Amino acid sequence: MEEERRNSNVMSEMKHVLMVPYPSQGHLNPMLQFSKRLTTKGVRSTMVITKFISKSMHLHQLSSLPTSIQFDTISDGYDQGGFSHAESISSYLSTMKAIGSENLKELIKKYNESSQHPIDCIVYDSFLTWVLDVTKEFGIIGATFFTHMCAVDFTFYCVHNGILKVPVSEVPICIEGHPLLELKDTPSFVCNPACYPAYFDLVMNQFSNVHKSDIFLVNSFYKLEHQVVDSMSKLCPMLTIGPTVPSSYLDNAIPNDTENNLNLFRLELTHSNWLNEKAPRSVIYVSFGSMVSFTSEQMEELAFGLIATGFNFLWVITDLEREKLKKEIFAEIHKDGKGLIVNWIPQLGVLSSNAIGCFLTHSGWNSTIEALCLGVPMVAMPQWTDQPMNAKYVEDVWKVGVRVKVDEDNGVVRREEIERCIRKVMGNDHGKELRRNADKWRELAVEAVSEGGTSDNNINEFVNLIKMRS
Ligand SMILES: O=c1ccn([C@@H]2O[C@H](COP(=O)(O)OP(=O)(O)O[C@H]3O[C@H](CO)[C@@H](O)[C@H](O)[C@H]3O)[C@@H](O)[C@H]2O)c(=O)[nH]1
Repeated sequence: MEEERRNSNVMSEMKHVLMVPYPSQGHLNPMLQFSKRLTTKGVRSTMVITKFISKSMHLHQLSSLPTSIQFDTISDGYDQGGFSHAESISSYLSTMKAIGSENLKELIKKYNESSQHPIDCIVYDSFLTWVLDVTKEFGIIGATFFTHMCAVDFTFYCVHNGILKVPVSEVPICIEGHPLLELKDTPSFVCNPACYPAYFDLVMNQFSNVHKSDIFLVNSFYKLEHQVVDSMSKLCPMLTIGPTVPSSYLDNAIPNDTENNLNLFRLELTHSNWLNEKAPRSVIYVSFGSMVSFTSEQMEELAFGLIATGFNFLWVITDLEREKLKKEIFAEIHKDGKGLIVNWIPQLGVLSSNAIGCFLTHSGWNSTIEALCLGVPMVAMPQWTDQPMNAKYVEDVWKVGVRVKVDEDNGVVRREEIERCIRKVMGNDHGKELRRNADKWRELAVEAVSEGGTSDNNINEFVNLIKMRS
């Protein structure tokens, strides 16, 4: 009885942070992982997700989530279909801003009026600038959470502030803290702003009200990109708090924390036996995240490129994308048991298997940092947004992978090129060096989040600020 009372006092004394992620897979995962990290510092978190996300998500290993993490919902105006029911990304974002702001205010009032868990701080995804405006209306501490790596954030920051003019007229591009960049190394919105005007506005808008923010958190770790973190910090002081990867693969600070728990796709767990039977470093893991959509031609080139390597491969193709592969190609993939196609799998578990020798990826930031943390070398096949810059760092800065070359005539990556890059990574010449480097980054990632590491110290600084100012 006495112990129960003490525990409930401790819970009510805990600082309470609302986490407001952008509603997509690649943004939900790191924020939930960051919430888990905060629990180790005695902070309670509520993840504020949209009603549609809440209805459509598939939860995985939810019992492993610390009890001090809760979920609550707000409407984005599209409760039945989310973003896919909106006319355009611009109309989705403006509706979300209008309806989300009102709903968020109600939510804050609900918590503040209950004596138990008033809100001490709001961490919001940098894409959702309206959350910061609401936060400040209530006089609450606001922390901006940058989901991309710092190099990408700084590039957008430079464009937003006129330090880098777009369209870029001169190459190589020279930005403090970065290596020299060709156009193909910049985020797609920088290299071709006219191509995705709504997304260009979204990433530029991130900085429109940052002067109101109390703290800037970035989903990366210091040694991974210290030059660019230092450069950006002269203008906007960044606290690296990553990698936001389940702690079982890093410092084991959170019991049973092995996976990202929220999945927006149907999980398929049929791969375990197949993978367990495979020899060490004999499997290529292939996934292009949650947003990439290829042409049928590109899918076919991928399939035949993978088959030609002769290696085993585990390929994530969501139900929606599957119809792009002809039946005969499916049959060819499964013919000798070397290929397996799945809808969506717990990616961390797969990357940590010693059967995996290489990750063929679109170079989304989460996939990239997860591979770095698990010491898996990559073949980078970037498509858009931050991915080209992530791929540049993978190949030329961290030296943990090889980037495919795109056929100049039609933008397709040919099967021979896919095969060439995979052989390079899986092989013993260049491959050995890539694996050595991958192991080095893995160790540095563990060091960053372990007690006294740069990210651990930065998280302490963040928590101390909440304690002092709330
Ligand atoms: O079968 C799968 C495939 C993926 N994942 C997870 O899904 C996430 C995918 O994230 P990411 O690699 O960043 O790709 P996207 O979902 O495509 O993310 C979008 O959002 C990111 C953050 O803005 C950007 O870096 C990407 O370029 C953009 O495509 C990762 O955590 C993976 O572990 C699974 O759990 N199972």
